[in-house]
Amino acid sequence: MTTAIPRPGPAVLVLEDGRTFRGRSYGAVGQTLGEAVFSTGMTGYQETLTDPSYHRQVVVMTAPHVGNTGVNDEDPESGRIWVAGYVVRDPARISSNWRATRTLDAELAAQGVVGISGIDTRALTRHLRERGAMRVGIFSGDALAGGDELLARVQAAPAMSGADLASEVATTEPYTVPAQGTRRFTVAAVDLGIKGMTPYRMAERGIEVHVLPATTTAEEIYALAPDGVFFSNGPGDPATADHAVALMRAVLERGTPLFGICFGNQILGRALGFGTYKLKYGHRGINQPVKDRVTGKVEVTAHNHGFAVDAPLDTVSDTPFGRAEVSHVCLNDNVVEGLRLLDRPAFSVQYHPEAAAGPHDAAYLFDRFVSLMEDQRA
Ligand SMILES: NC(=O)CC[C@H](N)C(=O)O
Repeated sequence: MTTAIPRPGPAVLVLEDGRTFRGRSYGAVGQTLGEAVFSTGMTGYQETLTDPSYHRQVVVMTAPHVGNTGVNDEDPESGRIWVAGYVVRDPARISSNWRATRTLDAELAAQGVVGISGIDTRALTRHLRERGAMRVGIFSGDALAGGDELLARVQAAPAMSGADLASEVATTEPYTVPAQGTRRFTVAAVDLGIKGMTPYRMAERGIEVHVLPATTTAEEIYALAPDGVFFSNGPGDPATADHAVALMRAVLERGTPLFGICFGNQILGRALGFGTYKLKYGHRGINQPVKDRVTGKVEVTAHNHGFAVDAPLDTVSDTPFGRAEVSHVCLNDNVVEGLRLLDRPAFSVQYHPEAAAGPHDAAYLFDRFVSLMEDQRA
């Protein structure tokens, strides 16, 4: 597919500390506000854009050239784009891929996502790395007329710390993803912003997945007589997720096999009595090295998190649910990337073993979940 993109009008990106970048409009024209974060993924922009965990975040791509393969109907991780805004250095002027049905620019515009291109994304990324993730606004078209008032608009936007967002992105109705082949297990998956690939990774292992709203109760979970319970990824500050923490404690109490991903890992941390904190600029990309301390193996993994669990790295902790330890760490900065209980069948990781977009090094974690359910049955 080849579509020429006409030269777009001016746009400006304003950070909450006053730093400003001038570029061209990309996607929808107008105004957007959010938290500025950067992703180092060289590929997989469709998966990034549609990951519900990016709700309220303006994503800066460090890869300089974005949009080459256009947009297809197979790669989205949910039914819409969730990023609040999109920042690229050099958008592809044509898209070319056998699966593409439209350009990225047109898709952003159709979904009302305001973006900016043609700015120095290296300078912006270094600024965020040095000063930390912060609020940002992108303005184009009529919104540019705001002049000096634009900075005040950015500074008045809600911060990510203290944001309770899971219920804004999660399903409101339960739905089922059938097992592929023979059904071996039933899992209740609490949707805090689940990515589409996650139930699929379970379904291909013979699991029937019942995806439940974030507001679900323990009674609703156990009405399904599940072999395991899963807690998904999701947007916002884990310190606000009190309902999910209470729900997870009910599951731990009963000793049902439990697996959590990303937000789910932070919920497990809190359920065990650990704190969570905001990282300076977070981990986002598909090239983060993580060590599995159980096997000693290093895996290259997909990340998207701005918060982390505060748990001791080198001691086994006594928790209300028995002994717990940090099972995975990020080799870039020693951030906690996984937790496991030693006396109950429960574990979680801070990163994305469903690997959309790639790499697939961490797929073994879904097999670990299956093993826990097998052991429980034996
Ligand atoms: N992908 C996720 O689940 C992100 C979890 C949480 N919102 C964070 O930013 O750390």
